[in-house]
Amino acid sequence: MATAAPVKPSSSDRFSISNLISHFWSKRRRRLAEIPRQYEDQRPPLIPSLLPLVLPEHQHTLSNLGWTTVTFPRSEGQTIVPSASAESENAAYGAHPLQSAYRELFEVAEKFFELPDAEKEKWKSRLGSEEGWSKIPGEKEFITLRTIGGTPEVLKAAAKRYWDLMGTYLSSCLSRIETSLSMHEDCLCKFVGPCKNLQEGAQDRTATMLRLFRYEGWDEKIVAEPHADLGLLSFVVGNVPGLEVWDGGGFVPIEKEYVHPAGTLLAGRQLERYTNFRYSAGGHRVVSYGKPPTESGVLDKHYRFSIVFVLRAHEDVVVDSEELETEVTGNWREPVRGVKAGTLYEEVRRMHFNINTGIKEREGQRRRLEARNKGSG
Ligand SMILES: O=C(O)CCC(=O)C(=O)O
Ligand SMILES: [Fe+2]
Repeated sequence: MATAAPVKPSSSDRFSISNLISHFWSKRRRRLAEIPRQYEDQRPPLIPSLLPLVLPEHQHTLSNLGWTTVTFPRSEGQTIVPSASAESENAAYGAHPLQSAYRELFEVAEKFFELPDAEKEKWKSRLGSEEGWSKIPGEKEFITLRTIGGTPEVLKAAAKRYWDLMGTYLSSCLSRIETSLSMHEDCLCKFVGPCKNLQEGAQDRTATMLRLFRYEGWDEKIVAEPHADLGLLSFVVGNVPGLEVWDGGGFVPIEKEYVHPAGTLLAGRQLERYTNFRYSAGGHRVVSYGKPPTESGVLDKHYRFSIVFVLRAHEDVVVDSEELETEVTGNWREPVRGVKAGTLYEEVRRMHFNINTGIKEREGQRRRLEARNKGSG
């Protein structure tokens, strides 16, 4: 089996978007973001450990830049042809289970978003953008799923299947990350707990979420501003290109490069923190590329659909930095003992603005964060 040699970060890799965002918005965050540079020459390289479904040449970017490509295997002789339904495409391609699960989810998501607003209103957000349906006119609509009970009927079966497969896939990624950091088994995986499966009712709601987006129109514009996700790992798949990732020098239109069925794995703020900044949170944004040229001049698709799964640490699991420290991670600058993952998460959440609230509210959040950071000296 081929192993990916640990790649020494290039000078551009070292300047992650985490540092960039911190620079503008928080002096406290800036201090934390300096940690990797301080350790750079002292900490040993990561231990080679392959992320599943990630090509050897894409392995190193998750730790260095906070994102990588997940490539779904295709058997010989397959050609991409438009097909009537996810079901027939899956049958024709012998798709990977995750791939067939996201295709089914795209299909039902399209049906859900086609419903009249009055129908979708029934699922209107009750927890800000954290659960239910939201609409930001002129930009996007999305529905955030956290439990089976909170999922519209049309989405239920596909969402459950996708969530459970994703839970298993991302847990195995976390297990490989543990190995790369010389951590004991389960040091990171223990944070998954019940988040691994889509739970039934509100009483079992976990911190993790599955979000389905429909971005509007063909105008050339940014439809989700630069940010890093707050959880452990996120997985994004789009039906047309739109996601861009930060490579230390600029945004890379990563989805434009996908010639095979692929998705993007992103490291979040929790992973950055729990690995003592050995894995950087991946900066990203979503762009609408404008009208594509068509021969007939008729535009058949006016939307970009995406599926975003955000695996967050289960709130009740206790964080002990000592348990997470190895010769590869080095010691945490500010040790944490006996603090619940949910409590640490709140700290992180308060420091960042939410890109999925309305445009006006987002501006307010940004101003409040800037004022607080100025005030804190
Ligand atoms: O829709 C996408 O491609 C990504 C959206 C995103 O980054 C987010 O919701 O955090
Ligand atoms: Fe994101």
